[in-house]
Amino acid sequence: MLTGKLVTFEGPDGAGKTSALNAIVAKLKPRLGDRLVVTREPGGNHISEAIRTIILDRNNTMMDDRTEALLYAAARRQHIVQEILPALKQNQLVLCDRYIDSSVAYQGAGREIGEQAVYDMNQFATQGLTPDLTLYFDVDAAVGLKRIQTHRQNEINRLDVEALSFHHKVQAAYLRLLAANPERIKRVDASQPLEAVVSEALQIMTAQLPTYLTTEGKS
Ligand SMILES: Nc1ncnc2c1ncn2[C@@H]1O[C@H](COP(=O)(O)OP(=O)(O)O)[C@@H](O)[C@H]1O
Ligand SMILES: Cc1cn([C@H]2C[C@H](O)[C@@H](COP(=O)(O)OP(=O)(O)O)O2)c(=O)[nH]c1=O
Repeated sequence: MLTGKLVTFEGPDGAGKTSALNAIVAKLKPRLGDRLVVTREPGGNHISEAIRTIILDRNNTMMDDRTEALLYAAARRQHIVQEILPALKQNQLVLCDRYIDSSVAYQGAGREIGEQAVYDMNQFATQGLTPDLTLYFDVDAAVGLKRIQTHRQNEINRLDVEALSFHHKVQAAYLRLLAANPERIKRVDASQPLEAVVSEALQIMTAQLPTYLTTEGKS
């Protein structure tokens, strides 16, 4: 039985997901201890990290769009099997930086493979494993990119260097996902200062996962 919970963090590049995730972990760790698992896509284990290196390498200019989508799904599959499912079986709270919505937005819309096609292909990879809650860090794509260019020059990857029009397509797809999945996906105003973003995200998590986040850790 999967008694744990899966919370995913989504949004355009530079929305502040990783910064918020780190701050949330610092706040929840003292309370949840080993029940808290933090991970990211694409990655989280040796095989998925190796796939991540191939996908994000700026020298891989030859990569076909469908190859890219399949590699993300392959990394996701391995990550689910090695990290996410074992944690959910042990009643842990899994916080994951990006998941299937990233593929629908970036490959489905950004690369124009088709959002439904990418979603369907990912159903094969995930066997339907859907997050209990998704936080959508909402910031204009241009603002996100500007944050990265200002602060993270050394980490700019193959997707960060795409034109602004690509990132606008990604953002539009995220907003469609948000509208279509109001129960699962909750919007966080990521244009605020980090502290306010973290506080809003924590409020949503506590409201959506009340028994999980308000009871003392028993496994
Ligand atoms: N709320 C915020 N306001 C301004 N800058 C931010 C905010 N959150 C994050 N940043 C900065 O923007 C950059 C990208 O943040 P990051 O957390 O790596 O975003 P993401 O993981 O969504 O790509 C970092 O340099 C970070 O310090
Ligand atoms: C998980 C996933 C990520 N991506 C992209 C989004 C990011 O540009 C990149 C991940 O790089 P990363 O450096 O982790 O970016 P971020 O800090 O913004 O999360 O991969 C996809 O295109 N499809 C996917 O399915």
